[in-house]
Amino acid sequence: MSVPIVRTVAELRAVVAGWRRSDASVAVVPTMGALHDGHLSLVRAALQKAERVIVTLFVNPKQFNSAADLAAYPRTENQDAAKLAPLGAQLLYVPDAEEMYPPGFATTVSVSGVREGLCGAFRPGHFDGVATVVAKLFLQTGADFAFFGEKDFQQLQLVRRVVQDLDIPITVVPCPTVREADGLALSSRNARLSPAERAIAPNLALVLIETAERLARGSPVLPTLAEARAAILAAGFRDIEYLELRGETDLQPMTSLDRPARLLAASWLGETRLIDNVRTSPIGSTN
Ligand SMILES: Nc1ncnc2c1ncn2[C@@H]1O[C@H](COP(=O)(O)OP(=O)(O)OP(=O)(O)O)[C@@H](O)[C@H]1O
Ligand SMILES: CC(C)(CO)[C@@H](O)C(=O)[O-]
Ligand code: BAL
Repeated sequence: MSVPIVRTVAELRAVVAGWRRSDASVAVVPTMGALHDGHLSLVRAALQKAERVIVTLFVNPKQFNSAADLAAYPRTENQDAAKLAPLGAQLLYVPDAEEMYPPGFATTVSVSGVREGLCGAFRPGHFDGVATVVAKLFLQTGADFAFFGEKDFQQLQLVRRVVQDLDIPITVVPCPTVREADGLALSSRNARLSPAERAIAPNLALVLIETAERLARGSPVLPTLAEARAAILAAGFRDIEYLELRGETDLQPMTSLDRPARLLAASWLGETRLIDNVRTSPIGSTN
């Protein structure tokens, strides 16, 4: 059993048009490949929701703000197709850069507000690249549902904004972060960690989880965040780009935990940048 692969917009549209003739619902799971169980959880959720699932695999050059990061990004199409086959996804869409951005391509989808701060402050241009390619993938597939992981929480909120602002008829479905047994959020960039770094890596999640619990019990926000930063650095991370409490739905900065929030962090471990986030609610909050 293998998953059919298409590489052009025309082929993709022809397959989807065939599905639509029998009124099948369609979901899309956008990825950059190097699939792991986090991606596969999105595909499983999509298969629960829609009759046809398209997984897209495109290492989007427009969202990389470092040539070295783009060059180092794993490209494992054959292994990815083999991982998808047993799940039952109906189509793998693998455009190349020319198909996605033909000569003369000149349009950028740029989302103000939500792209600022957090990862946006440290990856200039990144979220314009994400917004542009995601809008294209939604329009190319014409899917009814799109599945995104909460691991990339700012990206999820950005995608919601694009869909709302451009009236794209697609429902964005968030999926919880899948973690290793020791807490580390699955990410294709984890493969870059040395064994010693891999042993340190779960501390990012563990500190976030513990800090979220302390905040929920009423610990004051700013001193508690300062202690969390110290704990992450003491564990062996070399630099913290950000560690912030933000509103769960609006991503606005928060200095007291008076409504549901997210605690989000990005930190460098050697040459690898890890991100993670956890939900944080005031004790007794039902939201
Ligand atoms: N651990 C995870 N749990 C749930 N979803 C995830 C996880 N990791 C990635 N995803 C989701 O999979 C989709 C594709 O992500 P992507 O291909 O960038 O994978 P990644 O492992 O996050 O890679 P990267 O190294 O670029 O962070 C996104 O919606 C992302 O949020
Ligand atoms: C959504 C996405 C596939 C767009 O390139 C990418 O940002 C990712 O893998 O999260
Ligand atoms: N997971 C988001 C894609 C990126 O890091 O570029």
